[in-house]
Amino acid sequence: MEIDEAIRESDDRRLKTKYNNAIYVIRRALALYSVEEVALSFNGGKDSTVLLHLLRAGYFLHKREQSHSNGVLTDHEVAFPIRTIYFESPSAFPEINSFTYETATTYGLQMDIIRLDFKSGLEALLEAKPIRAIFLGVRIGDPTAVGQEQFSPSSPGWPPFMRVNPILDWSYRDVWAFLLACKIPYCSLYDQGYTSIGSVHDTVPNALLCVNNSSSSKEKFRPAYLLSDGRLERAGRAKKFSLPVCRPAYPAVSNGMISVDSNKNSTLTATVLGVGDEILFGTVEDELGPSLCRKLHSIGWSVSQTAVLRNDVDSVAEEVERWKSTNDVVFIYGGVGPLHSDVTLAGVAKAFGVRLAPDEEFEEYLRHLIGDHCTGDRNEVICSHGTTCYCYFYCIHFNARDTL
Ligand SMILES: Cc1cc2nc3c(=O)[nH]c(=O)nc-3n(C[C@H](O)[C@H](O)[C@H](O)COP(=O)(O)O)c2cc1C
Ligand SMILES: Nc1ncnc2c1ncn2[C@@H]1O[C@H](COP(=O)(O)OP(=O)(O)OP(=O)(O)O)[C@@H](O)[C@H]1O
Repeated sequence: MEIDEAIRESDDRRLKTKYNNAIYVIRRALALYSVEEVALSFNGGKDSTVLLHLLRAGYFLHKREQSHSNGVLTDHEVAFPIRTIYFESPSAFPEINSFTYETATTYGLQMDIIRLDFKSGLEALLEAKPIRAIFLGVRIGDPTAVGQEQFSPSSPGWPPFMRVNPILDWSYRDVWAFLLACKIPYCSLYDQGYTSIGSVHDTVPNALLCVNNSSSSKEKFRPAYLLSDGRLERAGRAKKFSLPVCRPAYPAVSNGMISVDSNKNSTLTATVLGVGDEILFGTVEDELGPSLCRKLHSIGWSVSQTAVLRNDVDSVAEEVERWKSTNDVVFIYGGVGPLHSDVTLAGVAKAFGVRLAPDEEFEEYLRHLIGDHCTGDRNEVICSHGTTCYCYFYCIHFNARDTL
């Protein structure tokens, strides 16, 4: 099986681990459900392309084990029988549609094209077919991944099925490492600078991949796999802001970058929160809060609220919850160290209803940057991908004598 062989031949240890874990999840699902009871949700995007090939490999290994043939099965003997579903939307990119159809032909996929919204389409599908589990290419960091595990029952109000997410813990870089190591064909838009693809109405190439070319009026973009910071993969997707009605028109999104039109009276408002008993009790002077306020005022922002909070998860959660929907940005500082009393991350996570998870890729980058100076505490990231905001927190701990 070409995928399994390519991974075995690769010397990327991280990729091997991610692959093995994903294959384990797939094989568990195939042991729990019959082939008729599972489906692959495929939309021609990079994540579902990874998933398709993992599923092909997982199914091959599952079949080989069942037939006790110890590797003598060939790819041709193992057709891929898993039902594939594609929700085709009128606003999908033509390149996505053609890639999806071509892939179905190449790998002999039995593809059901569904032209309904997700929920109604799944209701109709489950009425007609005995589907009990659906494989998805959802990854931590996707807005829809919040609260999901590798096996997550569908949400209340949705038809009942198990969502199986074998690549939930894969990073952007893992996705590209896999596609490139296994030489897997992918949708051509990714070579034109698109890094995550929604509809034609809300997706543009990622500005971070733009190549400055003064000789041509047409912007050029580097391929998606060259995006160095995978956390910015959705920078080409328009964000859905929900702003209070009295707010001036929000700056337009173009290429994923927000530009504030200085001619419009678009003052941004911020809340500044400090966390720490030591500031509250006056044993440490708070220099950061006042200097941040001065800085914000100097660039035309309005600070609507400042407060110093106790080292208490609920106090932090309550204040963040209170200000996050009425302000453009909530700044929070203090309490991000490794001690039990450092509760800021937990408080923010609670305010957004998400859990903390380590960001392995960023940790690796910091270790590379800092090397021996790093004391070994884990960096943590909060991925809070509601419709209105993203929060990332990192903490690095240095020995007192170290400087950057
Ligand atoms: C097969 C499948 C199953 C889904 N199951 C659920 C679900 O159980 N609960 C839910 O809220 N959304 C579910 N969704 C919807 C997705 O979470 C999400 O809204 C969708 O992928 C659109 O993402 P986008 O806005 O990034 O395009 C499902 C979507 C698909 C394709
Ligand atoms: N229109 C659709 N039809 C079928 N499955 C879909 C559809 N939209 C989303 N999905 C499922 O949800 C998963 C997550 O979607 P998402 O858009 O995050 O990833 P992707 O499209 O594979 O890659 P990208 O982030 O580059 O667009 C997909 O991998 C796929 O399993």
